[in-house]
Formats: sequence, structure tokens, C-alpha cells
Amino acid sequence: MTELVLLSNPRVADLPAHECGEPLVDLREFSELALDDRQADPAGAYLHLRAGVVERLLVAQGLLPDGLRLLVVEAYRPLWLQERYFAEYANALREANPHWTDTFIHVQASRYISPPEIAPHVSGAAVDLTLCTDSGEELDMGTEVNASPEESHDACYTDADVPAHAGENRRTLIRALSAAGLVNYPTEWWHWSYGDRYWAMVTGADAAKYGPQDMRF
Ligand SMILES: C[C@@H](N)C(=O)N[C@H](C)C(=O)O
Ligand SMILES: [Zn+2]
Repeated sequence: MTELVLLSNPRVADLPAHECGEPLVDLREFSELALDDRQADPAGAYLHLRAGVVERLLVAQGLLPDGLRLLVVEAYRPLWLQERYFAEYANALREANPHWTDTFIHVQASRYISPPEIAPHVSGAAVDLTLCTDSGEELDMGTEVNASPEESHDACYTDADVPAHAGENRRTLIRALSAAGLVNYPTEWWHWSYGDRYWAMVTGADAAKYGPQDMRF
């Protein structure tokens, strides 16, 4: 079994980010991609991603079997929102496990939400997505997008034992995105990134290409 490395692991968190200056682009410009509004913000910040990530997503879209599309749920996330998500989840873990130390809570929280200071969504380097048909029907992936480890009994883990058809759908997603150069966070089948610290750790790059962005509308 391969080792599961979390975002809080120093092998990821201690990597530097060398900002390359690439712009964030608006996914609404690309009709190839299907877009979902469950995480929408009024200005559409959640539909922005670095140009290099978009390029690879379009390659992945082209590699999917006919009739299937990538359905983007959330891309860019502002720092304040990442901080809120992290604090809320850490607090829930603390309440459920009052004997856990702060250090252990930080590690356990990072299974599901990135520590804000290294968060890949804040850099426009990560995207949460799934698959849908041309007519917009979502494929069964074994859990909902954003199901937590607790509510899904760890079925959110990419290699979890899920019903056969859901496993096949996950493999279709994995094949296309991996071939296009994105990397997956193994505790979340829907979370993919390029150019962030996790990508650097997986590919052996010296540094992330993208640092945090402060997008204002
Ligand atoms: C929970 C999910 N939406 C997510 O994005 N998690 C990752 C690890 C993150 O916060 O970057
Ligand atoms: Zn994500």
C-alpha cells in the first residue's frame, strides 16, 4: 500500500512556492467544461484557475470517453473562506474528540481541509470536480463531492472500496486527469491540482509554481 501523505506533512508544507505570475482565468470562457453552482459566490471567483491548470483540464476533458464532461464545483477560494472552513472543521473535530491535542487536530483536519497558509485553492492551483453526462446528469462516484471522512466513513478516499460502477467512474476521472498532468489528493477523489505544493511533492519538483492570490472583484 502506498503511503498517504497529508497536506500538513512537512514533506508538503515545508516546500517553498516560487510565484510564476501566471494569471487566473475565468472558466466561463471554456464551453468544453461543465460548471456547477453549489459553491458559487456572487462574483464568480470560485470559477477562476491558473492558466496552466486550465490548459491541463482541457486536455483531460479531451481524453474523456464521448458523452462525458468534467463538472467543476469549486476552483479559486479566497483566504478568508479557507480560514473559515479550516477553523469550522477543526472545531468539529475538537468537540467530537476532546482528548486530541491541537497538533493532532491540525493533522486530522488536513485530511479534509488544507491548512490555510499552504492552501492550493487559495493559489488558484486546485479544483474540485466530478463527471457528468452531456445532458448534465452527475455520475455516481460513491460519495457526494465534499463528503467528509466522518460522514462518508472514509469512502471519500480516492482508493476506497466503493460499489463497482462508482469505482469505474472514479477510474475514468483518474485516468483523464492524471494523463493531463494533474495530481489527486488521496483523501478526496474530487480534489485535483497542478503547480501547488502537493503537486511538487508528488512530481519531485523543488517548489510550487503558484503562491496565494488575493482576487478582488
Ligand atoms: C473539502 C474540499 N472542498 C477541499 O477543498 N479540501 C482541500 C484539501 C483543500 O482545502 O484544499
Ligand atoms: Zn479541493
